[in-house]
Amino acid sequence: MQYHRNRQKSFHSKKSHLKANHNPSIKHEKETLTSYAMSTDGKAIARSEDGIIVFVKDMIENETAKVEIVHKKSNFKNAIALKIENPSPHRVEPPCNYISKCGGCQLQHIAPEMQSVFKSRWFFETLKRIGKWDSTNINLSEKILSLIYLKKEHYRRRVRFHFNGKDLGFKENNSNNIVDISHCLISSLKINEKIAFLKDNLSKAFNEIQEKKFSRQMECEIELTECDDEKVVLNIAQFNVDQEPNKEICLTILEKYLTIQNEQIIHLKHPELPRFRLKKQSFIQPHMDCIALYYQHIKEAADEFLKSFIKSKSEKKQFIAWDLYSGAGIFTALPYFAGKRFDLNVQCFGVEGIKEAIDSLNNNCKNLPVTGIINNVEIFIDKEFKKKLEQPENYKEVDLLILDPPRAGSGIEAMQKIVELCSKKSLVVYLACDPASFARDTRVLLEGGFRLKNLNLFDAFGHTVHYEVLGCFERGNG
Ligand SMILES: C[S@@+](CC[C@H](N)C(=O)[O-])C[C@H]1O[C@@H](n2cnc3c(N)ncnc32)[C@H](O)[C@@H]1O
Repeated sequence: MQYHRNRQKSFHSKKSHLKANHNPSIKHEKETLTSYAMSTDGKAIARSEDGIIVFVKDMIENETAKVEIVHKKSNFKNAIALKIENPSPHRVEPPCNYISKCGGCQLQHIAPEMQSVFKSRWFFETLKRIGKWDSTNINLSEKILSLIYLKKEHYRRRVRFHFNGKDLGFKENNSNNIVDISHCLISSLKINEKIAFLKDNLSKAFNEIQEKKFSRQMECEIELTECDDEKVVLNIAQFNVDQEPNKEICLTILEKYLTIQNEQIIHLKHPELPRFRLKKQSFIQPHMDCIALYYQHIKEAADEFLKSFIKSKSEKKQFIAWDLYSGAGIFTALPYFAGKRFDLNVQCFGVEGIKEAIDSLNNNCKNLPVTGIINNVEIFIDKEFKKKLEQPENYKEVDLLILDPPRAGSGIEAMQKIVELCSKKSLVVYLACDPASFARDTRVLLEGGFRLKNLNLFDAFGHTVHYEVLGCFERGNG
Protein backbone atom coordinates (compact mmCIF):
# COMPACT_ATOMS: atom_id res chain seq x y z
CA MET A 1 0.00 0.00 0.00
CA GLN A 2 2.81 2.36 0.93
CA TYR A 3 4.39 1.54 -2.40
CA HIS A 4 1.33 2.73 -4.29
CA ARG A 5 0.93 5.93 -2.28
CA ASN A 6 4.53 6.92 -2.92
CA ARG A 7 4.11 6.40 -6.62
CA GLN A 8 1.05 8.65 -6.67
CA LYS A 9 2.81 11.36 -4.72
CA SER A 10 5.76 11.43 -7.06
CA PHE A 11 3.41 11.58 -10.03
CA HIS A 12 1.60 14.62 -8.61
CA SER A 13 4.85 16.35 -7.94
CA LYS A 14 5.78 16.45 -11.65
CA LYS A 15 3.02 16.70 -14.23
CA SER A 16 5.25 18.12 -16.92
CA HIS A 17 5.33 15.10 -19.22
CA LEU A 18 1.59 15.23 -19.84
CA LYS A 19 1.47 18.98 -20.33
CA ALA A 20 4.31 18.88 -22.81
CA ASN A 21 2.14 16.79 -25.16
CA HIS A 22 -0.30 19.60 -25.35
CA ASN A 23 -0.18 22.28 -28.03
CA PRO A 24 -2.42 25.12 -26.76
CA SER A 25 -2.47 26.92 -30.13
CA ILE A 26 -4.68 24.17 -31.63
CA LYS A 27 -8.25 24.04 -30.28
CA HIS A 28 -9.45 20.47 -29.79
CA GLU A 29 -12.39 19.02 -27.89
CA LYS A 30 -11.73 18.18 -24.27
CA GLU A 31 -13.55 15.64 -22.13
CA THR A 32 -13.18 13.97 -18.78
CA LEU A 33 -13.13 10.20 -19.25
CA THR A 34 -12.69 7.07 -17.19
CA SER A 35 -10.75 4.27 -18.87
CA TYR A 36 -11.68 0.60 -18.51
CA ALA A 37 -8.98 -1.32 -20.44
CA MET A 38 -5.63 -1.06 -22.23
CA SER A 39 -5.14 -1.46 -25.98
CA THR A 40 -2.23 -3.55 -27.26
CA ASP A 41 -0.38 -0.39 -28.31
CA GLY A 42 -0.25 0.87 -24.73
CA LYS A 43 -3.12 3.34 -24.80
CA ALA A 44 -5.99 3.37 -22.32
CA ILE A 45 -9.46 2.66 -23.72
CA ALA A 46 -12.40 4.79 -22.63
CA ARG A 47 -15.84 5.64 -23.98
CA SER A 48 -16.68 9.19 -24.99
CA GLU A 49 -19.96 10.90 -23.96
CA ASP A 50 -21.26 10.18 -27.49
CA GLY A 51 -20.53 6.45 -26.99
CA ILE A 52 -17.49 6.33 -29.30
CA ILE A 53 -14.34 4.48 -28.20
CA VAL A 54 -11.40 6.74 -27.32
CA PHE A 55 -7.76 5.60 -27.20
CA VAL A 56 -5.84 7.79 -24.77
CA LYS A 57 -2.06 8.08 -24.83
CA ASP A 58 -0.24 8.28 -21.46
CA MET A 59 -3.30 7.03 -19.57
CA ILE A 60 -3.66 3.69 -17.74
CA GLU A 61 -6.83 1.63 -17.34
CA ASN A 62 -9.13 2.59 -14.44
CA GLU A 63 -7.98 6.18 -14.37
CA THR A 64 -10.13 9.29 -14.75
CA ALA A 65 -8.49 12.03 -16.75
CA LYS A 66 -9.11 15.24 -18.58
CA VAL A 67 -8.20 14.40 -22.18
CA GLU A 68 -7.89 16.24 -25.45
CA ILE A 69 -9.18 14.62 -28.64
CA VAL A 70 -6.43 14.91 -31.25
CA HIS A 71 -7.86 12.73 -34.02
CA LYS A 72 -11.40 11.67 -34.87
CA LYS A 73 -12.84 8.94 -37.11
CA SER A 74 -16.45 7.78 -37.40
CA ASN A 75 -15.89 4.81 -35.05
CA PHE A 76 -13.01 5.87 -32.77
CA LYS A 77 -11.08 8.86 -31.47
CA ASN A 78 -7.48 9.33 -30.36
CA ALA A 79 -6.72 11.52 -27.39
CA ILE A 80 -3.90 12.59 -25.13
CA ALA A 81 -4.18 12.82 -21.36
CA LEU A 82 -3.92 16.39 -20.06
CA LYS A 83 -4.52 15.85 -16.37
CA ILE A 84 -4.96 12.60 -14.47
CA GLU A 85 -7.67 13.06 -11.83
CA ASN A 86 -7.21 9.72 -10.04
CA PRO A 87 -3.92 8.02 -10.83
CA SER A 88 -3.72 4.25 -11.13
CA PRO A 89 -1.68 2.51 -8.42
CA HIS A 90 0.55 1.37 -11.30
CA ARG A 91 1.41 4.91 -12.41
CA VAL A 92 5.00 6.08 -11.91
CA GLU A 93 6.99 9.16 -12.81
CA PRO A 94 8.57 8.45 -16.24
CA PRO A 95 12.31 7.97 -15.64
CA CYS A 96 13.43 9.61 -18.91
CA ASN A 97 13.57 13.39 -19.50
CA TYR A 98 12.71 13.13 -23.20
CA ILE A 99 9.49 11.19 -22.71
CA SER A 100 7.16 14.06 -23.62
CA LYS A 101 8.50 14.20 -27.18
CA CYS A 102 10.56 11.13 -28.05
CA GLY A 103 8.56 8.45 -29.88
CA GLY A 104 10.73 5.58 -28.63
CA CYS A 105 9.07 4.45 -25.38
CA GLN A 106 5.33 4.34 -24.75
CA LEU A 107 5.06 2.78 -21.28
CA GLN A 108 7.39 4.77 -19.03
CA HIS A 109 4.45 6.01 -16.95
CA ILE A 110 3.63 2.40 -15.96
CA ALA A 111 5.51 0.56 -13.19
CA PRO A 112 8.07 -1.76 -14.86
CA GLU A 113 6.70 -5.03 -13.46
CA MET A 114 3.18 -4.01 -14.52
CA GLN A 115 4.35 -3.30 -18.08
CA SER A 116 5.19 -7.01 -18.36
CA VAL A 117 1.83 -8.03 -16.87
CA PHE A 118 0.00 -5.89 -19.44
CA LYS A 119 2.07 -7.44 -22.20
CA SER A 120 1.05 -10.96 -21.18
CA ARG A 121 -2.61 -9.85 -21.20
CA TRP A 122 -2.18 -8.31 -24.66
CA PHE A 123 -0.56 -11.50 -25.85
CA PHE A 124 -3.54 -13.69 -24.87
CA GLU A 125 -5.90 -11.18 -26.51
CA THR A 126 -3.81 -11.37 -29.68
CA LEU A 127 -3.91 -15.18 -29.69
CA LYS A 128 -7.70 -14.99 -29.41
CA ARG A 129 -8.52 -12.06 -31.69
CA ILE A 130 -5.88 -12.31 -34.41
CA GLY A 131 -4.75 -15.92 -34.17
CA LYS A 132 -8.28 -17.15 -33.52
CA TRP A 133 -6.77 -19.94 -31.47
CA ASP A 134 -9.49 -22.27 -30.17
CA SER A 135 -10.46 -22.30 -26.50
CA THR A 136 -8.49 -25.49 -25.74
CA ASN A 137 -5.25 -23.92 -26.93
CA ILE A 138 -6.02 -20.58 -25.30
CA ASN A 139 -6.59 -22.36 -21.98
CA LEU A 140 -3.39 -24.33 -22.45
CA SER A 141 -1.43 -21.17 -23.31
CA GLU A 142 -2.71 -19.46 -20.16
CA LYS A 143 -1.63 -22.45 -18.12
CA ILE A 144 1.87 -22.83 -19.51
CA LEU A 145 2.96 -19.29 -20.41
CA SER A 146 6.15 -18.35 -18.67
CA LEU A 147 6.60 -14.57 -18.37
CA ILE A 148 10.28 -13.68 -18.32
CA TYR A 149 11.36 -10.28 -17.01
CA LEU A 150 14.56 -8.79 -18.41
CA LYS A 151 16.39 -5.70 -17.35
CA LYS A 152 14.49 -2.64 -18.54
CA GLU A 153 17.15 0.06 -18.59
CA HIS A 154 20.35 0.32 -20.62
CA TYR A 155 19.55 -2.98 -22.28
CA ARG A 156 19.75 -2.26 -26.02
CA ARG A 157 23.00 -3.31 -27.65
CA ARG A 158 21.91 -1.89 -31.02
CA VAL A 159 20.24 1.47 -31.75
CA ARG A 160 19.87 3.85 -34.67
CA PHE A 161 20.27 7.57 -34.09
CA HIS A 162 19.10 10.17 -36.59
CA PHE A 163 21.13 13.33 -37.25
CA ASN A 164 20.06 16.34 -39.33
CA GLY A 165 23.06 18.65 -38.91
CA LYS A 166 21.84 19.95 -35.58
CA ASP A 167 19.90 17.38 -33.57
CA LEU A 168 20.93 13.82 -32.76
CA GLY A 169 18.44 11.31 -31.41
CA PHE A 170 15.18 9.55 -32.20
CA LYS A 171 12.19 10.86 -34.15
CA GLU A 172 9.42 12.68 -32.31
CA ASN A 173 6.04 11.03 -31.98
CA ASN A 174 4.19 11.12 -35.35
CA SER A 175 6.70 13.57 -36.79
CA ASN A 176 9.93 13.81 -38.71
CA ASN A 177 11.51 16.12 -36.14
CA ILE A 178 14.45 14.69 -34.25
CA VAL A 179 14.49 14.87 -30.46
CA ASP A 180 18.00 15.97 -29.53
CA ILE A 181 19.30 13.76 -26.70
CA SER A 182 22.46 13.43 -24.67
CA HIS A 183 21.38 10.20 -22.95
CA CYS A 184 19.05 7.30 -23.74
CA LEU A 185 17.54 5.29 -20.91
CA ILE A 186 17.15 2.06 -22.85
CA SER A 187 20.43 2.10 -24.84
CA SER A 188 23.46 0.37 -23.35
CA LEU A 189 25.85 2.47 -21.25
CA LYS A 190 28.63 1.98 -23.81
CA ILE A 191 26.36 3.33 -26.53
CA ASN A 192 25.48 6.29 -24.30
CA GLU A 193 29.17 7.05 -23.93
CA LYS A 194 29.36 7.46 -27.73
CA ILE A 195 26.60 10.06 -28.07
CA ALA A 196 28.77 13.14 -27.47
CA PHE A 197 31.49 11.85 -29.85
CA LEU A 198 28.88 11.12 -32.48
CA LYS A 199 27.21 14.51 -32.30
CA ASP A 200 30.47 16.40 -32.29
CA ASN A 201 31.97 14.53 -35.21
CA LEU A 202 28.81 14.41 -37.29
CA SER A 203 28.56 18.21 -36.89
CA LYS A 204 32.17 18.61 -38.05
CA ALA A 205 31.58 16.33 -41.03
CA PHE A 206 28.38 18.16 -42.01
CA ASN A 207 30.19 21.54 -41.69
CA GLU A 208 33.02 20.39 -43.94
CA ILE A 209 30.56 19.04 -46.51
CA GLN A 210 28.65 22.34 -46.47
CA GLU A 211 31.78 24.49 -46.61
CA LYS A 212 33.04 22.53 -49.62
CA LYS A 213 29.54 22.87 -51.16
CA PHE A 214 29.12 19.13 -51.79
CA SER A 215 25.67 19.31 -50.26
CA ARG A 216 23.60 21.86 -48.35
CA GLN A 217 21.06 19.59 -46.72
CA MET A 218 21.78 16.17 -45.29
CA GLU A 219 20.28 13.65 -42.92
CA CYS A 220 21.74 10.38 -41.74
CA GLU A 221 21.00 7.42 -39.51
CA ILE A 222 23.90 5.91 -37.62
CA GLU A 223 23.56 2.40 -36.22
CA LEU A 224 25.58 1.63 -33.11
CA THR A 225 26.16 -1.92 -31.88
CA GLU A 226 27.79 -2.85 -28.61
CA CYS A 227 29.91 -5.97 -29.07
CA ASP A 228 30.88 -8.45 -26.37
CA ASP A 229 34.52 -7.30 -26.61
CA GLU A 230 33.61 -3.87 -25.13
CA LYS A 231 33.72 -2.12 -28.53
CA VAL A 232 30.91 -0.13 -30.12
CA VAL A 233 30.75 -0.59 -33.89
CA LEU A 234 29.30 2.24 -36.01
CA ASN A 235 27.50 1.77 -39.28
CA ILE A 236 26.02 4.42 -41.60
CA ALA A 237 22.59 2.91 -42.06
CA GLN A 238 21.04 5.78 -44.08
CA PHE A 239 22.51 8.88 -45.67
CA ASN A 240 20.50 11.35 -47.74
CA VAL A 241 21.98 14.40 -49.44
CA ASP A 242 20.39 17.01 -51.65
CA GLN A 243 23.09 16.57 -54.33
CA GLU A 244 23.07 12.87 -55.23
CA PRO A 245 26.15 12.94 -57.54
CA ASN A 246 28.31 13.99 -54.57
CA LYS A 247 26.99 11.33 -52.21
CA GLU A 248 30.12 9.14 -52.33
CA ILE A 249 32.40 12.10 -51.51
CA CYS A 250 30.11 13.13 -48.65
CA LEU A 251 30.12 9.55 -47.33
CA THR A 252 33.92 9.46 -47.35
CA ILE A 253 34.00 12.67 -45.26
CA LEU A 254 31.47 11.19 -42.83
CA GLU A 255 33.48 7.99 -42.46
CA LYS A 256 36.66 9.97 -41.86
CA TYR A 257 35.12 11.90 -38.95
CA LEU A 258 33.47 8.82 -37.44
CA THR A 259 36.62 6.71 -37.99
CA ILE A 260 34.41 4.03 -39.50
CA GLN A 261 36.02 1.04 -41.16
CA ASN A 262 33.58 -0.80 -43.34
CA GLU A 263 35.03 -4.24 -42.78
CA GLN A 264 34.60 -3.94 -39.02
CA ILE A 265 33.24 -7.11 -37.42
CA ILE A 266 30.96 -7.56 -34.41
CA HIS A 267 32.21 -10.07 -31.82
CA LEU A 268 29.64 -11.88 -29.71
CA LYS A 269 29.82 -14.54 -27.03
CA HIS A 270 28.13 -17.69 -28.23
CA PRO A 271 26.77 -20.31 -25.82
CA GLU A 272 28.37 -23.23 -27.70
CA LEU A 273 30.61 -22.01 -30.52
CA PRO A 274 34.15 -21.00 -29.50
CA ARG A 275 33.81 -17.69 -31.36
CA PHE A 276 31.01 -15.88 -33.09
CA ARG A 277 31.58 -12.98 -35.44
CA LEU A 278 29.30 -11.21 -37.81
CA LYS A 279 29.46 -8.55 -40.45
CA LYS A 280 27.81 -5.40 -39.19
CA GLN A 281 25.06 -5.49 -41.84
CA SER A 282 23.65 -8.64 -40.18
CA PHE A 283 20.72 -8.68 -37.79
CA ILE A 284 21.50 -8.85 -34.08
CA GLN A 285 19.12 -9.53 -31.17
CA PRO A 286 18.74 -6.05 -29.62
CA HIS A 287 18.64 -6.91 -25.89
CA MET A 288 22.06 -7.52 -24.28
CA ASP A 289 20.86 -10.64 -22.43
CA CYS A 290 18.68 -12.21 -25.10
CA ILE A 291 21.00 -14.40 -27.09
CA ALA A 292 21.97 -16.55 -24.10
CA LEU A 293 18.40 -16.64 -22.83
CA TYR A 294 16.65 -17.58 -26.09
CA TYR A 295 19.43 -20.07 -26.82
CA GLN A 296 18.94 -21.78 -23.47
CA HIS A 297 15.17 -22.16 -24.00
CA ILE A 298 15.54 -23.49 -27.54
CA LYS A 299 18.33 -25.82 -26.42
CA GLU A 300 16.16 -27.33 -23.68
CA ALA A 301 13.30 -27.91 -26.14
CA ALA A 302 15.67 -29.45 -28.74
CA ASP A 303 17.30 -31.71 -26.13
CA GLU A 304 13.97 -32.98 -24.88
CA PHE A 305 12.74 -33.59 -28.41
CA LEU A 306 15.84 -35.50 -29.54
CA LYS A 307 16.00 -37.45 -26.29
CA SER A 308 12.56 -38.84 -27.05
CA PHE A 309 14.03 -40.65 -30.10
CA ILE A 310 16.49 -42.46 -27.84
CA LYS A 311 13.75 -43.38 -25.38
CA SER A 312 11.52 -44.73 -28.14
CA LYS A 313 14.49 -46.75 -29.52
CA SER A 314 13.97 -45.17 -32.91
CA GLU A 315 16.08 -46.43 -35.81
CA LYS A 316 16.32 -42.97 -37.37
CA LYS A 317 19.92 -42.29 -38.44
CA GLN A 318 20.03 -38.78 -39.78
CA PHE A 319 18.06 -35.77 -38.58
CA ILE A 320 17.45 -32.61 -40.58
CA ALA A 321 17.20 -29.18 -38.94
CA TRP A 322 16.32 -25.87 -40.55
CA ASP A 323 16.92 -22.43 -39.12
CA LEU A 324 14.77 -20.10 -41.23
CA TYR A 325 15.55 -16.35 -41.23
CA SER A 326 18.83 -17.42 -39.66
CA GLY A 327 20.71 -14.11 -39.76
CA ALA A 328 24.38 -14.82 -39.02
CA GLY A 329 23.40 -18.19 -37.57
CA ILE A 330 23.22 -17.69 -33.84
CA PHE A 331 20.81 -20.69 -33.60
CA THR A 332 21.72 -22.61 -36.76
CA ALA A 333 24.17 -25.08 -35.20
CA LEU A 334 22.08 -25.53 -32.04
CA PRO A 335 20.34 -28.74 -33.26
CA TYR A 336 23.76 -30.19 -34.19
CA PHE A 337 25.05 -29.64 -30.62
CA ALA A 338 21.80 -31.06 -29.21
CA GLY A 339 22.19 -34.16 -31.38
CA LYS A 340 25.80 -34.54 -30.28
CA ARG A 341 24.70 -34.75 -26.65
CA PHE A 342 22.60 -37.84 -27.55
CA ASP A 343 24.91 -39.32 -30.16
CA LEU A 344 22.52 -38.42 -32.99
CA ASN A 345 23.54 -36.94 -36.35
CA VAL A 346 21.85 -33.68 -37.14
CA GLN A 347 22.45 -31.91 -40.43
CA CYS A 348 21.66 -28.18 -40.15
CA PHE A 349 20.66 -25.60 -42.75
CA GLY A 350 20.29 -21.84 -42.23
CA VAL A 351 18.29 -19.79 -44.73
CA GLU A 352 18.61 -16.02 -44.84
CA GLY A 353 18.18 -13.22 -47.38
CA ILE A 354 21.25 -11.10 -46.54
CA LYS A 355 24.50 -12.24 -48.10
CA GLU A 356 26.74 -10.73 -45.41
CA ALA A 357 24.82 -12.67 -42.75
CA ILE A 358 25.23 -15.97 -44.62
CA ASP A 359 28.97 -15.27 -45.10
CA SER A 360 29.18 -14.86 -41.33
CA LEU A 361 27.10 -17.99 -40.71
CA ASN A 362 29.32 -20.13 -42.95
CA ASN A 363 32.43 -18.75 -41.24
CA ASN A 364 31.04 -19.20 -37.74
CA CYS A 365 30.04 -22.79 -38.40
CA LYS A 366 33.09 -23.88 -40.39
CA ASN A 367 33.89 -27.61 -40.01
CA LEU A 368 30.40 -28.37 -38.67
CA PRO A 369 27.57 -30.11 -40.60
CA VAL A 370 25.98 -26.70 -41.14
CA THR A 371 25.15 -25.01 -44.45
CA GLY A 372 24.12 -21.40 -44.95
CA ILE A 373 21.83 -20.72 -47.90
CA ILE A 374 21.17 -17.24 -49.29
CA ASN A 375 17.53 -17.13 -50.31
CA ASN A 376 14.21 -15.57 -49.63
CA VAL A 377 12.65 -17.97 -47.11
CA GLU A 378 9.24 -18.08 -48.78
CA ILE A 379 10.86 -18.94 -52.14
CA PHE A 380 13.05 -21.56 -50.45
CA ILE A 381 10.01 -23.19 -48.80
CA ASP A 382 8.08 -23.17 -52.05
CA LYS A 383 10.95 -24.89 -53.92
CA GLU A 384 11.28 -27.52 -51.20
CA PHE A 385 7.52 -28.07 -51.29
CA LYS A 386 7.64 -28.68 -55.05
CA LYS A 387 10.61 -31.04 -54.61
CA LYS A 388 8.61 -33.06 -52.10
CA LEU A 389 5.56 -33.17 -54.39
CA GLU A 390 7.72 -34.47 -57.25
CA GLN A 391 9.59 -37.14 -55.26
CA PRO A 392 7.83 -37.79 -51.98
CA GLU A 393 9.66 -41.07 -51.33
CA ASN A 394 13.15 -39.49 -51.65
CA TYR A 395 12.42 -36.27 -49.87
CA LYS A 396 14.20 -35.76 -46.53
CA GLU A 397 11.65 -34.16 -44.26
CA VAL A 398 12.53 -31.66 -41.55
CA ASP A 399 12.69 -32.93 -37.97
CA LEU A 400 13.53 -29.76 -36.13
CA LEU A 401 12.69 -26.32 -37.43
CA ILE A 402 13.64 -22.98 -35.90
CA LEU A 403 11.80 -19.97 -37.25
CA ASP A 404 12.68 -16.38 -36.30
CA PRO A 405 11.03 -14.19 -38.94
CA PRO A 406 10.88 -10.39 -39.18
CA ARG A 407 7.78 -8.58 -37.88
CA ALA A 408 5.59 -9.64 -40.81
CA GLY A 409 6.05 -13.32 -39.96
CA SER A 410 6.09 -16.07 -42.60
CA GLY A 411 2.48 -15.91 -43.71
CA ILE A 412 -0.19 -18.60 -43.83
CA GLU A 413 0.84 -20.05 -47.20
CA ALA A 414 4.46 -20.63 -46.14
CA MET A 415 3.29 -22.09 -42.83
CA GLN A 416 0.98 -24.53 -44.62
CA LYS A 417 3.93 -25.75 -46.66
CA ILE A 418 6.07 -26.01 -43.53
CA VAL A 419 3.45 -28.33 -42.03
CA GLU A 420 3.81 -30.56 -45.12
CA LEU A 421 7.63 -30.41 -45.10
CA CYS A 422 8.02 -31.45 -41.45
CA SER A 423 8.21 -35.12 -40.60
CA LYS A 424 5.47 -36.94 -38.74
CA LYS A 425 7.40 -36.56 -35.53
CA SER A 426 8.86 -33.05 -35.49
CA LEU A 427 9.49 -29.94 -33.44
CA VAL A 428 8.88 -26.37 -34.61
CA VAL A 429 10.30 -23.53 -32.52
CA TYR A 430 8.82 -20.15 -33.46
CA LEU A 431 10.50 -16.99 -32.08
CA ALA A 432 8.62 -13.77 -32.83
CA CYS A 433 8.94 -10.07 -32.22
CA ASP A 434 5.40 -9.52 -33.48
CA PRO A 435 2.77 -11.36 -31.46
CA ALA A 436 0.11 -10.86 -34.15
CA SER A 437 2.23 -12.62 -36.78
CA PHE A 438 3.05 -15.34 -34.25
CA ALA A 439 -0.65 -15.86 -33.46
CA ARG A 440 -1.66 -16.04 -37.13
CA ASP A 441 1.23 -18.25 -38.28
CA THR A 442 1.18 -20.73 -35.41
CA ARG A 443 -2.55 -21.40 -35.77
CA VAL A 444 -1.56 -23.17 -39.00
CA LEU A 445 0.72 -25.44 -36.95
CA LEU A 446 -2.06 -26.20 -34.47
CA GLU A 447 -4.40 -27.07 -37.35
CA GLY A 448 -1.65 -29.20 -38.91
CA GLY A 449 -1.46 -31.58 -35.94
CA PHE A 450 1.18 -29.76 -33.86
CA ARG A 451 0.68 -29.43 -30.14
CA LEU A 452 1.74 -26.43 -28.07
CA LYS A 453 4.53 -27.63 -25.78
CA ASN A 454 6.16 -24.51 -24.28
CA LEU A 455 5.34 -20.82 -24.44
CA ASN A 456 7.53 -17.97 -23.21
CA LEU A 457 7.02 -14.23 -23.24
CA PHE A 458 10.28 -12.32 -22.89
CA ASP A 459 9.83 -8.69 -21.93
CA ALA A 460 12.92 -7.80 -23.93
CA PHE A 461 11.85 -4.28 -24.88
CA GLY A 462 11.21 -2.61 -21.52
CA HIS A 463 9.33 0.73 -21.51
CA THR A 464 8.02 0.06 -25.01
CA VAL A 465 4.93 -1.88 -26.09
CA HIS A 466 7.08 -4.53 -27.77
CA TYR A 467 7.99 -8.00 -26.52
CA GLU A 468 9.28 -11.29 -27.88
CA VAL A 469 7.51 -14.65 -27.75
CA LEU A 470 8.87 -18.15 -28.15
CA GLY A 471 6.56 -21.08 -28.78
CA CYS A 472 7.54 -24.74 -29.17
CA PHE A 473 5.15 -26.95 -31.13
CA GLU A 474 5.53 -30.71 -31.39
CA ARG A 475 3.91 -33.30 -33.59
CA GLY A 476 3.80 -37.05 -33.23
CA ASN A 477 5.53 -37.36 -29.89
CA GLY A 478 3.60 -39.13 -27.17
C1 LIG B 1 14.47 -11.50 -36.51
S1 LIG B 1 15.89 -11.71 -37.51
C2 LIG B 1 16.46 -13.25 -36.95
C3 LIG B 1 17.94 -13.54 -37.10
C4 LIG B 1 18.54 -14.65 -36.29
N1 LIG B 1 17.62 -15.67 -35.90
C5 LIG B 1 19.26 -14.09 -35.07
O1 LIG B 1 18.76 -14.28 -33.96
O2 LIG B 1 20.31 -13.48 -35.24
C6 LIG B 1 15.18 -12.02 -39.05
C7 LIG B 1 16.16 -12.26 -40.17
O3 LIG B 1 15.42 -12.61 -41.34
C8 LIG B 1 16.00 -12.00 -42.48
N2 LIG B 1 14.89 -11.91 -43.44
C9 LIG B 1 13.84 -11.08 -43.41
N3 LIG B 1 12.96 -11.40 -44.38
C10 LIG B 1 13.47 -12.45 -45.05
C11 LIG B 1 13.03 -13.25 -46.12
N4 LIG B 1 11.87 -13.02 -46.71
N5 LIG B 1 13.81 -14.27 -46.53
C12 LIG B 1 15.00 -14.50 -45.93
N6 LIG B 1 15.46 -13.80 -44.88
C13 LIG B 1 14.71 -12.78 -44.45
C14 LIG B 1 16.58 -10.70 -41.97
O4 LIG B 1 17.65 -10.29 -42.78
C15 LIG B 1 17.04 -11.09 -40.56
O5 LIG B 1 18.37 -11.52 -40.58
